[in-house]
Formats: sequence, C-alpha cells, structure tokens
Amino acid sequence: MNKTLLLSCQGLTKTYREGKLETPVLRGVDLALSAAEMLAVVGSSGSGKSTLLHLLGALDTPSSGQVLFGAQDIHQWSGREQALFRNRELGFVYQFHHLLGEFTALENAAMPLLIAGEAVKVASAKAAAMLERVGLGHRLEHKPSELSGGERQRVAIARALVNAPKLVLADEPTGNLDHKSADSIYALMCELNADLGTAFIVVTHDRALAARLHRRISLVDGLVVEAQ
Ligand SMILES: Nc1ncnc2c1ncn2[C@@H]1O[C@H](COP(=O)(O)OP(=O)(O)OP(=O)(O)O)[C@@H](O)[C@H]1O
Repeated sequence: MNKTLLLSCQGLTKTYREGKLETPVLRGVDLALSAAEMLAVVGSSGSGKSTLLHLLGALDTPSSGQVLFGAQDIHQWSGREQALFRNRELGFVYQFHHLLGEFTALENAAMPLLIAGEAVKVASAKAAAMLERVGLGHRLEHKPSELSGGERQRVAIARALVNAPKLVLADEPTGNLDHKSADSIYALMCELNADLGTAFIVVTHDRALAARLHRRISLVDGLVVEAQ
C-alpha cells in the first residue's frame, strides 16, 4: 500500500452546544490515513462516528484541533475553498442513497462533474464509464425508484467516484441493505480501491464488514482506539 500521508487530524474535539446544554462528543481524536488506505470506523451508537466524518469532510467545524489534507488545515479555508475541496478531492456515500429522484442513474452519477463545470457530453461519458464499472451499464436510464436498494447504492458509489477523488467518506453505506447486498457493496469498494487507489473511510456497525478493510478504529469515550 502507498504509505504517503493523505489526511490526518490532531487533537480534534467537538462539543455540540445548544443554549446551556453542552454535549462533548470527540475529546481529542488523532488519526492518520495513508493514500489508498481503507479504514473502518466502528463504535457504539452515539459514539461520534458521523460527527468525525463530518469534521473530516469539512461539513462541520471542530471545537478545537486540526484536520490536515496534505499540509493544509481544511478548517482554515473559506467556505468556497471547502466546497471546492469536497467537490474535487472527496466523494460521499450515505446510508440513504440521496440520489435525485427526477434524474436517471446516468444524470445522478454525472452530477459532481456538472457542478465542477465539466461539459455535459464529457460528464455523461465519464458517468457512463463509472456506472459500467460498478456493474450498472444496463441501468443508465433508470430512475432511482426503478432500481433495487443495492443498485441505488452502486449509483451513489459511482457518483462519489466519478470525479476521481482521493478519498471517499462513507457513512453506513450498507446500513439499509440485506446482508448479501451489503457484502457485494463492500466487495465493490475493495475492488475500486485496488483498481483506482481511492482511499475510503467507512463508518459501520458491522464488524464482519469492517474486517474486510485494511484497518479498523473504534471511538470510545470520544477517543480513537485501534480495533482488531
Ligand atoms: N447537531 C447536534 N446537536 C447536538 N448533539 C448532537 C448533534 N449531532 C449529534 N449530536 C450528538 O452527538 C453524539 C454523537 O452523534 P453521532 O451521530 O456522531 O454518533 P454516531 O456514532 O454516528 O451514532 P450512530 O451509530 O447511532 O449513527 C450523539 O449523542 C448525538 O446525540
């Protein structure tokens, strides 16, 4: 595996504040992810897994600490710089596919490229190639409601990878699927990692699925513990 450091965080804390109510969730998370590494984040419900993913993806602001991408602290960037970072360097996959219901699989998968300003023809060709790659070359014109749960997640994965990001952040990507479909989504992520060198951070409750990735960490009392 390529040991170049891709993303790291140091002393990352997050306390949610609502009026006088304070909820400390992360208490000083240190983490280093290499390029092309696949990391599983496990931990009990409410331990802060989604919170961590949001901070790593510049979707929320830490209370203190740093997230470094290369040598740069992503939380020092402007909102516009963070949006460019998310669009160019990251892909996102969620438990619920978040595909746009009015659009076909092809249009959904092309969306990040269109947002980045790519010409429609080029974006469509790249999206079609990525859908082919995830096994959906025969479903390009289907809308999300015309696809199975596993197929929708494949479209979501194609959309996350279409702009060749260095890192995909996936929050319970198979939480909504039966075990067989979940297993094939993990197999697909591992294949894409091996072929394209994309790093993955995957939040999951499922320790058997987590075991398929390169490394596992657990969040316990707001801190990272390396898990078996
Ligand atoms: N916007 C918010 N305001 C206040 N508290 C929040 C907010 N978001 C999350 N929390 C609290 O932070 C804690 C961690 O939430 P988070 O969603 O990160 O956990 P999780 O490990 O992903 O949980 P799950 O496995 O159940 O999805 C929870 O106790 C939750 O109630």
